[in-house]
Amino acid sequence: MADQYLGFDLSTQQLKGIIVKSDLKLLHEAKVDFDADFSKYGIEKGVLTNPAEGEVFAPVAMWLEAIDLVLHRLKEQGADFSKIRGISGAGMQHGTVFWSQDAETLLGGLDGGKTLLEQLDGGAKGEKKGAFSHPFSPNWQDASTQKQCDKFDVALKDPESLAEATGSKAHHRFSGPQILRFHQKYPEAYKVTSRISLVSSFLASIFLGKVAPIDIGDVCGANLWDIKNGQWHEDLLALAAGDEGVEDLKSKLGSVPQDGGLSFGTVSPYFVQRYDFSSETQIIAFTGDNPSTILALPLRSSDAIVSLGTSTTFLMSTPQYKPDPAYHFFNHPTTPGLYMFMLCYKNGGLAREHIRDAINSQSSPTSSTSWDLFNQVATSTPVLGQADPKTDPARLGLFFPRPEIVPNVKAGTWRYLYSNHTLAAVAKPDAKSWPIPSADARAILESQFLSLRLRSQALVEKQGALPAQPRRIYLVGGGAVNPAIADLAGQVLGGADGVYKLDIGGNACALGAAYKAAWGTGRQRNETFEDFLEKSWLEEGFVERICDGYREGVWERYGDVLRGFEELEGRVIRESGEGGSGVENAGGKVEG
Ligand SMILES: Nc1ncnc2c1ncn2[C@@H]1O[C@H](COP(=O)(O)OP(=O)(O)O)[C@@H](O)[C@H]1O
Ligand SMILES: O=C(CO)[C@@H](O)[C@H](O)COP(=O)(O)O
Repeated sequence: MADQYLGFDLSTQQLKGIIVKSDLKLLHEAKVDFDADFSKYGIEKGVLTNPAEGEVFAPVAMWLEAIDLVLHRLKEQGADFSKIRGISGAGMQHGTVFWSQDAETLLGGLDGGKTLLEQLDGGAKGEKKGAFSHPFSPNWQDASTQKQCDKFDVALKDPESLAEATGSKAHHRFSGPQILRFHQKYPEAYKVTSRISLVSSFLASIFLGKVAPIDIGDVCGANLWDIKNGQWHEDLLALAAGDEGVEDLKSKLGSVPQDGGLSFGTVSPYFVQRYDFSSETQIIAFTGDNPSTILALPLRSSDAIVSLGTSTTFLMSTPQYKPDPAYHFFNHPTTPGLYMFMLCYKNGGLAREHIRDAINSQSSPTSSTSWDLFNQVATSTPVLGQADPKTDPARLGLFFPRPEIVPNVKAGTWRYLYSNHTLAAVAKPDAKSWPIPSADARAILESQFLSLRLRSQALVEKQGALPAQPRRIYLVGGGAVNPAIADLAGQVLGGADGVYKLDIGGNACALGAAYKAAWGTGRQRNETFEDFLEKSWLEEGFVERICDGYREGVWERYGDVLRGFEELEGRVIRESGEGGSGVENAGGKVEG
């Protein structure tokens, strides 16, 4: 019986595919790890960089190879694709793929006897007809568009007005500023671009066999979509389109269906011939990786997801649209009237890895990627590095090996001591003031979670007798398996009901995509995604409580240093900020 659903996650370092049954239980999962499987592309952590211009980008050809490989791996595990009724997926947000004039013909005529790479890639030197007008997709870590962002931020008056209209102020990685820069840097390639996809709609296009529409949730990561009016914002399109004009850019971007569960049609014959998919398999709108992640769980009011992937993101689902230049609002990927609140940090997993590696190399000359020592050091260091909270100052740091988004500052590391409401830079860290690298392990986790707490406190509510804080914290992404990170998340952020992770295996983002495929394909008339998920959700089997969230006394100590943390960010912005005023960039507000 055909009752299985396939979900993908095309993110920075991997392509993951998972199959669930209609009861939402996991059947198969497989992944392609870009660095391990495709080192021939010269990538590191999934991307190529041009530091002179702050560019970060990924080869589209690598993703084509990854699609064939992940399907091959699923098949090796026993997946029977003829049972798949629906496919959906998620892509890292903001990245754009530029299709050539030949794209539709090539996509529509794929031969199941050959690979996607053989048929769609134009070769390293463009020696044959290919489906792309540019071989690379700008990555969300790209920081090359400050000039373009400055234009976007004033296009509707100021960053507040841009955030009000599109859900976000201008950000380097957002597709609008990226398209404007692409247009300016590669005018010839822009001219011969027939369509522009996001990473999510690129992946959908491959499975559909024609260029697929951009999704209603993911479109909000472009600074081009007028959220309230549900349409492209003409003034912002005009800015990104330049001489070619609004209509030209509109036709490149295509129309955006309002329904996130819409079927775009059936799977491309390529997948029927090559992998035995049924020709009836439906392709349901693919969304961004963060919007897809919030579909992996029935999120309640004051619940928060912390996604610990390459980026760290903090996600909530809310009926309130309260945009602010400090954070992001997106359309909810399935449910009109709901929004996704998001904070996104560039220095997530890789910044933690830097400190892990420094700690490991101090104890042993051979390189190890084990987290054991990092965890041991982080949990054995006292709260805020204060052996005696009455006499010792609190250690507060910022650790940004790459330019950061929140706050918008250049790369750097800052270590400060905070006592009596006063901050002092640690000029010469020593074994007492700040032993490096050991004290950094706890300090980076505290710093990352303090930043989340500072910026999300207006969105959480009182929990019974406890002060306003999240009800539950759900950890997802690669770092969610780490018990020390979970422990620190609870200590700093709270969580009246505890810190949880998914217990279904798989990966939340791909799982959310598979659930969306199941809902979009099989939904009853007017059945909302929330009703659909609730119907099959098994709390016991699907999530696992990792540890307590709120700990009396500890949570309050972190509250006491929030003001100092905010001041530290303000200083760093004044010293190393990128555009905008310091206050706007800092973005959090200490309450009370
Ligand atoms: N045991 C662990 N402890 C902490 N972090 C981990 C652990 N295992 C994996 N990670 C982190 O997970 C990150 C990858 O997460 P993932 O969600 O798969 O990334 P992405 O979706 O961005 O490709 C890595 O950068 C690594 O730092
Ligand atoms: O830029 C953002 C969100 O705005 C990132 O969260 C990307 O969506 C990529 O995430 P991961 O590769 O870390 O999953």
